[in-house]
Amino acid sequence: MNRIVVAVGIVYDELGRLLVGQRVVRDRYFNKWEFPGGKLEDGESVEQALVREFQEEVGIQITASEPLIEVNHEYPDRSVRLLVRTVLSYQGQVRSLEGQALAWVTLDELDELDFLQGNQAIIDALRGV
Ligand SMILES: Nc1nc2c([nH]c(=O)n2[C@H]2C[C@H](O)[C@@H](COP(=O)(O)OP(=O)(O)OP(=O)(O)O)O2)c(=O)[nH]1
Ligand SMILES: [Mg+2]
Repeated sequence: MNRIVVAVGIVYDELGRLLVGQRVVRDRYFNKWEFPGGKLEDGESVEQALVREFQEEVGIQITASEPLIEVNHEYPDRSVRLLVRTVLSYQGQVRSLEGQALAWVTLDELDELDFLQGNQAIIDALRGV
């Protein structure tokens, strides 16, 4: 099976909290929490996909990001490669554009959310585990 390549962004607010979103019912794995992002389209770089997905989902314009970690994860129905980037700067105001719940949470609060399985390695990396 082909691996689905996904750009994922970690955005912090001025209090050091992270932006998380809840997948909506039309999505696969609905109600699971995730970091905003989505699949690369044909010919797109990870940075281009990240900019497009953040514009579409949360309405901000990312102006700089850097690689954080790459995670390969096998779900029962698909294999994904998550290219996770830390967002260094952006313009605009975060808002929900796809009807999804959004929240700013601390690293400790991440444990209270039911995340996509593939995200444990990301959370470990954020904690410096
Ligand atoms: N955006 C995002 N996707 C993640 C994370 N963790 C994780 O395993 N994924 C997976 C779930 C999805 O299979 C894929 C993201 O794709 P997507 O949200 O654009 O679209 P999808 O595959 O749900 O949509 P579709 O095939 O039903 O059209 O990456 C994460 O933190 N953020
Ligand atoms: Mg998405």
